[in-house]
Amino acid sequence: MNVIELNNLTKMYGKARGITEVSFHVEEGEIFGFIGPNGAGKSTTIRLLLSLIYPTSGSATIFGKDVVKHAPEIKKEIGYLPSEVFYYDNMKVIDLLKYSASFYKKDCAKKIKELAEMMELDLTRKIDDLSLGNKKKVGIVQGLLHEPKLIILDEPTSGLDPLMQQRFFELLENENQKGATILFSSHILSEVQRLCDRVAIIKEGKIVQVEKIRTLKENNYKKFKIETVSKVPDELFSRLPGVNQLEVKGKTISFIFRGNINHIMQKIAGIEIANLWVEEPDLEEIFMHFYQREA
Ligand SMILES: Nc1ncnc2c1ncn2[C@@H]1O[C@H](COP(=O)(O)OP(=O)(O)OP(=O)(O)O)[C@@H](O)[C@H]1O
Repeated sequence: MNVIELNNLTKMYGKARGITEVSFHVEEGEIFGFIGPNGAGKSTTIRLLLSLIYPTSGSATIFGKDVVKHAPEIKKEIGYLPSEVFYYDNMKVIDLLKYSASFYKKDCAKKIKELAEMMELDLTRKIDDLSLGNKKKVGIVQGLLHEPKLIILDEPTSGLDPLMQQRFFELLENENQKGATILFSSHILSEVQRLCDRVAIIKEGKIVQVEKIRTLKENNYKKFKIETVSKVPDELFSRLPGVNQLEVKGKTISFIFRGNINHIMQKIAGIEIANLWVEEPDLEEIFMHFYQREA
């Protein structure tokens, strides 16, 4: 079953582009990454899904229900962590969380305690006295305390130190194993790579690609670094189809390749090499390829 489905979802802010004809789906039990640079349209897409803003055209469903028509009932099953959190600073953390929990028809006390312990959040402190990272933790507990079936995270790790990021990912993996579906928006590729099953790449309001992380990483691309004994002409590899991000520095040639690897090997066989590395590129390098190709 698809937990989220977007069909040609478009949002214009007056004449300015928000997102254009965005379509993708998220299956039940997936951790789905949503990546793109600042201004690409991630927050706009998420706000549309939560019915905080309304589409100009197109539609979206969550749990098979139209997000505009059924917003109140859908929202009960969603945990949302916005990119920036704002609070009434005078409250104690526990009071804010109890207040948040009061919107749901279940006892969330045990879950609040469990999440706070995992994230090392002191529930007795005043929000006013918390660091940015600790305020973020409050947002995390607030978003997850009702054990939602769908968790939507908009750039969730900003402000968390690396140890807490790690803890947070473990927490998300836990919730995912218990059955929660997760939509994770980020511009940090390494975290998407670490956590997600599939990813949609958005650029200037349009989806560039939807792909399995594994496919992106392993199947299609190879990263070559070749050290030659004597300098070879720059054109040797630049004319080969599938060669991207070619860099020639003296006798060192590096590039990302997509295609039949034998074509590269035949070229290499014709020159004298001192050393050769063939590696899996990381997502950042693959991502660069998409952006350059589409530019
Ligand atoms: N309220 C608004 N009024 C006008 N334009 C807006 C508004 N909100 C967003 N936009 C524009 O819509 C586009 C998409 O922005 P959006 O915030 O969705 O991107 P994003 O990928 O979430 O980036 P960021 O990480 O910077 O928030 C941008 O060009 C942005 O300037």
